[in-house]
Amino acid sequence: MSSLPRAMSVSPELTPQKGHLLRSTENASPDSERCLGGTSPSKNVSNFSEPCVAKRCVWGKLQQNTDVVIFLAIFFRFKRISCPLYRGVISCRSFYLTSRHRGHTRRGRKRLTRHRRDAKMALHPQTGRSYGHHKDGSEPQAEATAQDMGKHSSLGRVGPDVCPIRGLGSQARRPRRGVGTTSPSRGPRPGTLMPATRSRTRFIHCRGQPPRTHVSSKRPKRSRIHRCHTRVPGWTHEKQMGSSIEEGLRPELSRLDQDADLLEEEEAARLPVTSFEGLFLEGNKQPNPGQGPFFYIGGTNGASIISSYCESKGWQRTQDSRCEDYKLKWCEIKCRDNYCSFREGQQLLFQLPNNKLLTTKIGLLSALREHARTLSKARLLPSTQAKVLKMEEFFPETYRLDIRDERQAFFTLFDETQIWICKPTASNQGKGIFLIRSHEEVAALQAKTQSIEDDPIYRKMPFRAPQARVVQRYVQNPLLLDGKKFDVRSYLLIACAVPYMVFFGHGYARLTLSLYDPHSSDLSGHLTNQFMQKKSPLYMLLKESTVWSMEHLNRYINDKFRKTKGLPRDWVFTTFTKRMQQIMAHCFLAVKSKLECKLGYFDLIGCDFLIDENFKVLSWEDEVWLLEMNSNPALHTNCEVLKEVIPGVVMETLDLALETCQKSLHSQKMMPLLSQRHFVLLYNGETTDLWPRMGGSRHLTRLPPSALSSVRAADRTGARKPVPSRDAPTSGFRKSRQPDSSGGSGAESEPSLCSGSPVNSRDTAGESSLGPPEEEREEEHRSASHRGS
Ligand SMILES: Nc1ncnc2c1ncn2[C@@H]1O[C@H](COP(=O)(O)OP(=O)(O)OP(=O)(O)O)[C@@H](O)[C@H]1O
Ligand SMILES: [Mg+2]
Ligand SMILES: [Mg+2]
Repeated sequence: MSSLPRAMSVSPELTPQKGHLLRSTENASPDSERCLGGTSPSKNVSNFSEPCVAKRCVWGKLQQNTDVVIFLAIFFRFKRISCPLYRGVISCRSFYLTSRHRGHTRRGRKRLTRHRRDAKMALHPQTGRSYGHHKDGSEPQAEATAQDMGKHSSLGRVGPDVCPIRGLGSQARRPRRGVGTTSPSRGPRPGTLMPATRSRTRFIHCRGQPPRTHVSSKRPKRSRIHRCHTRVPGWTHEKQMGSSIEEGLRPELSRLDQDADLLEEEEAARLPVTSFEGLFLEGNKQPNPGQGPFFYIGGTNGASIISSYCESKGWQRTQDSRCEDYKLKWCEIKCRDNYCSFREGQQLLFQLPNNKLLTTKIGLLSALREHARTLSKARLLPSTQAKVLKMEEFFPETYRLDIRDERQAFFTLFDETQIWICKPTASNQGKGIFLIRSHEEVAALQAKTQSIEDDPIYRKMPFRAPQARVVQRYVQNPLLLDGKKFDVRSYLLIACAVPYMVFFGHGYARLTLSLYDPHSSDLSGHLTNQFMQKKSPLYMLLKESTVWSMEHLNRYINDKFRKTKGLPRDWVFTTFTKRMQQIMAHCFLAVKSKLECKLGYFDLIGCDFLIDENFKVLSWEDEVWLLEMNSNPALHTNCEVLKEVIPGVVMETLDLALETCQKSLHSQKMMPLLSQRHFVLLYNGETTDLWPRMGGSRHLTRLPPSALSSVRAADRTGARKPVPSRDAPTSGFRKSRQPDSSGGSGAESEPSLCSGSPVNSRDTAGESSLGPPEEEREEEHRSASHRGS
């Protein structure tokens, strides 16, 4: 009680307008009268409520009845302002001032909320309770009667007025931009439960508008579920899909898939529960039915595995594709709304928004070409000695058909001793693919492309153009397994985008059903996709033979080729694996600075490799070809091997995404990763990059200078220090981490370009180096139904 008069002293900064609510509350008690310098209640009240007739009535009554005044005084003195009469006065006053001084009063209300919090802390310094919580049930107005208004910090808006991060409950707060510390007068008291990482400058990754879920003074209470009503034309909008559909309303789901789903659920149940998972829930709160945390799955690809995983964490599936209050969203099809409403650091969202830089044929080709040019420039520098992969060593010669010069170059160089494969840029499952072996076929292709280009409709509608294509040199002599062609599906996992944490994961080998004959016109012997094989009537009978595990492949190559080709033992898990890792790391570096990154984005990319029959052991060249990279890789489990492989891949993906996100959020060291089991770390941006990346994210370029300067403010005890800027490419090469006990990379040296500004250059063909053209983007949405069969 003794603290009350002090707590009720009035901030000299508060103008009558700004502080009207506080004053009106306080003026109702004798204590507040003293605090206001002996001004009589009637005078005070009449001063600010003259226009209010209701007020005059009230005070007229009060002055006539001293007992009532005394009663009210006692009543308010004990901070339970529930008198409707009194509230009526407050409302009149608020209404008047709000309508008259709208702009000022908003700020006043904000400030009021700050003061309320301060006052609460002043009254309960030991509690360490989170700001804004009213666990004792006291009403905000009651708190307002006991404020230490003299503690109005000169830092103005800095301090605990920032809102709790929803995903972490009230324990995590975001500091205001440009300020790395909180005001001592406003900061957490000693002994409070606020985590040390709360005000790290890491949150400057949050760009643009603050998340709508911030608990602000304007909206102290909000519904937990928000709907985004923004519908952006040109982008896919998620349809509601969910477990109910999947479990009962999708007759097209094969029986095999349903069986597989059962197994996936068993797998999910076996998942070890890691210690960091709770961090992603709101404090220690147990999930309540209907109250989340929520997850949303768009589409059916891997849905049962993802669903089981999330449910094992106590999360609840929502069928509302527009639900913004989710912890995890895993959608097959990218939708702009998802990225607009994404809350960085609070949510996990599957797929980087512009992963097409890697996962379309033209995107990958363009990225690799540009990277090759950058590397060749860097190679001219005397300081750069390390061996770097060359694009032509692992990527078959490829030409774009949508660019006249390239197309012409291909038509000119073609001769009938070669086979070429023509593929649409953004399609999958072998759709639209054909082989080119003769001059007639080339002439037909030439005529077709020419007619399209001459078509006036095509000219007028650039975004409706037929999908762009590439022609690629066909690997005519692939390594065969029992006479059948195969390719290897591996995974590139971008578990965390801020900082980058990139992993390699083994997948499986995909074989054709029929024997390989390079001269056959039957595409099913040339294309190893499961989708192609499923077309065969023999598939149901022989499907198990179309998918091999990597162990199976390794055993086979050990048995059949080790002696004849002089291969090292376990070539698959040594030389071949290392090569795949190198190639993936190279591709990732090619687009690293252009990927749109936010904390919480993660991606799993399927990478297809083909092994040349003439593989040489001592040389890297011409052994392993990267055919393509796929977004939203197939996660079906319709074969025994896939049942073994896929659930593990998905769950470790989610585990790593969760753990890395949490560690980034709390500025903890990434390594060791508790959830790392089979994935191998390829790239650790925590140790390699200057991050928050200055040149990488387009969002970051919009940050105000104050926010960027606050990066440097992170240099304090316990904070992870950004690596000093290296002005690549002149800074030379960075050795990638070698495989080590901590899961280091097997990637060879690559120049470190991470701190260099992204160059919006155009390649020799004249296309934008930042990705596929507009028509391709359009096409991507049309063909996105299912990826990487
Ligand atoms: N350059 C090539 N040489 C030999 N075979 C190739 C080549 N490119 C593709 N193939 C074969 O064609 C198949 C399909 O090619 P690709 O993966 O590029 O197309 P896709 O439609 O994206 O297929 P998916 O995404 O389903 O894997 C490959 O799995 C491979 O068997
Ligand atoms: Mg593909
Ligand atoms: Mg493929």
